[in-house]
Amino acid sequence: MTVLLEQAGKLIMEKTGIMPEVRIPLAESYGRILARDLAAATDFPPFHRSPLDGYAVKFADVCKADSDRPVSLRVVDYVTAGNLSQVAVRPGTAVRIMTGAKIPAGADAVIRLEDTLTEGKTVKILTASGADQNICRQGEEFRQGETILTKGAVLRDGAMGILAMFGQAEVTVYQRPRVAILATGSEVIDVNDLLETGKIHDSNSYMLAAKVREAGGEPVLLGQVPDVLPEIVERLRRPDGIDLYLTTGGASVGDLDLMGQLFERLDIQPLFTRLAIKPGMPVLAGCWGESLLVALSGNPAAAGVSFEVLVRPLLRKLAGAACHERGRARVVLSQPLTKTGPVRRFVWASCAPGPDGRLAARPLLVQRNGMLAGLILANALLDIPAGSPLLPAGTEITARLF
Ligand SMILES: Nc1nc2c(c(=O)[nH]1)N[C@H]1C(S)=C(S)[C@@H](COP(=O)(O)OP(=O)(O)OC[C@H]3O[C@@H](n4cnc5c(N)ncnc54)[C@H](O)[C@@H]3O)O[C@H]1N2
Ligand code: MOO
Repeated sequence: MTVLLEQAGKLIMEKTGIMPEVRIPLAESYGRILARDLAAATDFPPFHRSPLDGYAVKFADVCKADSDRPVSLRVVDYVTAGNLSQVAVRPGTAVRIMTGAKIPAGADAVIRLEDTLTEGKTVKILTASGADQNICRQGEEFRQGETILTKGAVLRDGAMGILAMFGQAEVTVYQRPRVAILATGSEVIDVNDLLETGKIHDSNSYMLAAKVREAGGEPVLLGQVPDVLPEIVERLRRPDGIDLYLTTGGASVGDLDLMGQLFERLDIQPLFTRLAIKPGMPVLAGCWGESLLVALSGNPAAAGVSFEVLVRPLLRKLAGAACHERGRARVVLSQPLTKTGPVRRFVWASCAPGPDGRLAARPLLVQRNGMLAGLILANALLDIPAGSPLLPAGTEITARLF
């Protein structure tokens, strides 16, 4: 049965759970998905500290200083970052301080070095303007107990830095879903095998493995099998611990398009058998035990599009990500688009800021459905609504950006 993309998404999302948690070293957590909220264990900064190299002073002592009438203070200590001043700042005194050091007791302002003249044990303050602002207050960035990261966040530079800031040497993330990828088709051979006439190398497995990795999964390549049902079944049954099965090929109406029979043989009730999109129309999906099995088209570009719009959101959910979808933006066609029609269509495109500052999309129309070439330059997927007429340059449309 043919379903709209939204219906298909809903049907498979309903069948998708979230992976169990695992604790891993922070250093290995790039790209992983946080499984627990993180609350600040302490204030940050954990103490009042100096943002400048200069002198810690009492503001009342120096507030009237200017270069004609500098204020002289006795320098009573010297404090570097990581060390503490042994002496409190009292009226008439100053402590020389370096960036990052704790503000000494008694001080409520820092004069930057450029606004001072040091003469032995005395410092002359030439101006105090803004000096009371020259303190990074304890807790000004984060308050103890405040929620800083929420589960489902993807760990990248900022989040990893913040986890380290709070001393989290290990982090609780979701296990990566293991995604089996099987290429079916008697014409497809492994990348290591020598090409013979009539055969092609399996590109789908590698393209999909890259997409799985990008989406937060761990690809498990099951290789290639000919269009022979028992061989397909045997290969799919080989690995343990698979959270999602993907196949390519044999999903259409040809004599050797075996995916319908595969579903029957494995006793899988299909949730749907075709999507109302182009390319990427042939897609069967159903539950195989605890996991989902999604049979994608053999056409590389069709498999790529179905993955992007259907499988990727489900994989993001399975992986525990809070956000399942790509970012979307309205973009302007920089060339006319003739590939329109009664069915919703997705077109790879290259987007860059145009002369008017808006994002201009250049459709990569080298593609027939089987062609991967468009993917090389693509950084967006244009979403052309069903029933669109020919779209002239300048038309605004929605794009998924990546
Ligand atoms: N009579 C009809 N024929 C076709 C229809 C149709 O509606 N009626 N739909 C066409 C469309 S659209 C598509 S898309 C394809 C889908 O067919 P399958 O999903 O069954 O895929 P295959 O036939 O197995 O392969 C299609 C194409 O892709 C090549 N291929 C397959 N696997 C790989 C791989 N791992 N790496 C690289 N290339 C691969 C394969 O050799 C074929 O050329 O059906 C149309 N036909
Ligand atoms: O349905 Mo095919 O997937 O248009 O390319």
